[in-house]
Amino acid sequence: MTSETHINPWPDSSQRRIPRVLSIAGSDPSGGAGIQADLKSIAANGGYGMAVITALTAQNTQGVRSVHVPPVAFLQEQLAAVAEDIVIDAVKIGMLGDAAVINTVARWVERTRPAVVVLDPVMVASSGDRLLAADAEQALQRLLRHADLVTPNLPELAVLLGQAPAESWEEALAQGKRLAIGSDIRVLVKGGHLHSPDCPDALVAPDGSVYEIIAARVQTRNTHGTGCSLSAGLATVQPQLGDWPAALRRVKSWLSGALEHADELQVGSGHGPVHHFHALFSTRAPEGNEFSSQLWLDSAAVRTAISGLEFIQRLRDGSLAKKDFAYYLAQDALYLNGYSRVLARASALAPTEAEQLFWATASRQCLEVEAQLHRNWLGAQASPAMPGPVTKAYVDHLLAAGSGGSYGEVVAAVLPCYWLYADIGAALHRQFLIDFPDDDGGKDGADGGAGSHPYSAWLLTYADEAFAAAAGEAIAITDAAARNASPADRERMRRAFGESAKYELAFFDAPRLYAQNTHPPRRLPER
Ligand SMILES: Nc1ncnc2c1ncn2[C@@H]1O[C@H](COP(=O)(O)OP(=O)(O)OP(=O)(O)O)[C@@H](O)[C@H]1O
Ligand SMILES: Cc1ncc(COP(=O)(O)O)c(N)n1
Repeated sequence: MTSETHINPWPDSSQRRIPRVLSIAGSDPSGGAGIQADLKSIAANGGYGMAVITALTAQNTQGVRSVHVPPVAFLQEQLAAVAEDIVIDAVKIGMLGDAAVINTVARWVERTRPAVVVLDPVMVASSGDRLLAADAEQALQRLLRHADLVTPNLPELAVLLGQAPAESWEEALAQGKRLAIGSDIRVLVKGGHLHSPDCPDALVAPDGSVYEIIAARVQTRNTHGTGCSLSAGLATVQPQLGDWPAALRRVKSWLSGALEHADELQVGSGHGPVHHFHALFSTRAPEGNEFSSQLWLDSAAVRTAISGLEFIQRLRDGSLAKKDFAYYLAQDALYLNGYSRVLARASALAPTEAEQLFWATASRQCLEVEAQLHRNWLGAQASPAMPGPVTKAYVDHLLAAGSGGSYGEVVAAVLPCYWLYADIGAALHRQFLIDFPDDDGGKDGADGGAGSHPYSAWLLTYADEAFAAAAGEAIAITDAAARNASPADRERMRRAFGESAKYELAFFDAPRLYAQNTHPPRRLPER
């Protein structure tokens, strides 16, 4: 099998969850730059990292003592060994050392044509030591045209253009455009070397268009390997998102965090490394309700989207089609059945008897509400309703959390159904009382008869104080679980909550997409 067989394995539009990323770069034994930084950056950004070593350096945080470039025949062997066995989703190229190495890598890239190539044209270390032979700068031009993205710092940008280094961001952008248009490549202009209060970066496309992003400059001397880490991170995130600006936003925000936590590492007495795994090691557990506050902030966009849904707007003003409401109720009953099982699982995992009882009661109440839905309306259906695609996916997600997840994950996964539902319910109820002050709902609204609002009885159920109290308790339990969870488990809790929140949104929107003409509800159920 040739190496070519393994490259570019999927169409441009598809995205890769765990991209396999190859760094072709030099070794920094102090661990802050080169392949060591690349592997950490790739892992921290969700990829699987591999490394083909172009050169060995003897360096630390104070500077580079010497450089050893192994024979290129051995470089070729490394490249072949990896490519002939492993699908490579993206390549990051860093330190190359000399012209022979550049030409070897260029030939390999020309032959194998990896799907994503990020070239960090490393020439001089931040310590001022040369990492590329002076006579090799010309050879780099050959590699440029094979790169999807080139990430020079300001001195490197100047060398690639044969000009003096830019001294302002405007000059840097002008140089970036010159390189991008002149060489028909995408260039990332980096502002790390500017003497400015912030650190702007800009993606310049081959047509000269610019996408700029600005981050605050972190006050730290520990910036060793930022360029390596940024380029390896971009090579990792681009296959996941398929979009350069989005990849830059994600990686730049991660890098800012890595710089902010760099001083915690206490590595060396010179320019130390950045903290690639700051998110994993941020060990301080939340003390009060910080975790749920964060979840609430995280879900702001979803909550706004729910309030803006046609289903919610029409439920509010009473213009919702009966078939949509009927679909919603039928799916709610099916959902509650699955939800009840997951609540029972939370009860089984609960660390205290009080929490065990809370979830067990909730699980039982779910079945009672489901039975009410059947009694009041679903019994009139000729055939049993099938779960729609959203109901199925949402319940599957909850069951998956219930079967493999920790207690924290389970409670975080079930929380949006309490919290987001109570939130939207309270808002609808408030608005209903303002818009329809005379509607008593229970008597005349249920069958769309005499009342001015056909769903008044349903909207009045949103005032249920017991449900609001249960939501409050579920939030407190989630905070307690987060306090006892590891950082990695907390991250999984956040993800589980976020997924469920998105399903809440999809659930309210599902009637618009999937409701068929079915019998209208016989009378309105209570939740
Ligand atoms: N102190 C800082 N605070 C915030 N961001 C920074 C800081 N220093 C560098 N950066 C960012 O780090 C990335 C690398 O920038 P830089 O221009 O320093 O490249 P580089 O010289 O190739 O990196 P290095 O040689 O340090 O590995 C850019 O996104 C830049 O904006
Ligand atoms: C092996 C290797 N590759 C790249 C760099 C550049 O990183 P920095 O500019 O932060 O020194 C380095 N110092 N060593």
